[in-house]
Amino acid sequence: MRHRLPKFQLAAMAVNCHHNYVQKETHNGQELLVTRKGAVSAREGELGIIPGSMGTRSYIVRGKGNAESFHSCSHGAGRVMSRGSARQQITLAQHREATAHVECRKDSGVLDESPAAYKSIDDVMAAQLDLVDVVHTLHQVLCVKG
Ligand SMILES: Nc1nc2c(ncn2[C@@H]2O[C@H](COP(=O)(O)O)[C@@H](O)[C@H]2O)c(=O)[nH]1
Ligand SMILES: [Mn+2]
Repeated sequence: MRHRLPKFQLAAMAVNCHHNYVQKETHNGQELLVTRKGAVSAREGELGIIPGSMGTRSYIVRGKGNAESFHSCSHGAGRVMSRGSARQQITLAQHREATAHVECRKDSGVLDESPAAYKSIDDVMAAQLDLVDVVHTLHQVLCVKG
């Protein structure tokens, strides 16, 4: 696919946003080891990405620096089903319907990441209005999985 796409160019900025790590930070005057697992840093003004699922929207967000969340927000919608349950419960027909509008894999190998395996990204965004502002809403068109 790489040769079919235009060469990647960094025009203005890249959103660089890792989500499973521990680092030393100072909060309320205390030096702490902060673990962000399925969470990203959301310092005031900092850009982040909150992905939905193969079938839903994703968001580019700007952190509000909320001290109560140690300047963090969610890294994504998060799961409602384990990978194992998703493989057992979600049918290929359901997966194909949920991703009908997206160019993506439609085989049983991706059932564990089918949209129904994740929480509603709308609910998750509504629950963190005090942590981030939405800068851009990205609509899923193509999803590439290895
Ligand atoms: N836009 C997409 N978002 C996705 C997809 N698969 C998962 N997700 C979301 O990302 C987070 C984090 O996923 P992880 O695999 O790094 O743990 C997850 O909570 C979902 O909300 C996808 O194909 N496209
Ligand atoms: Mn991950």
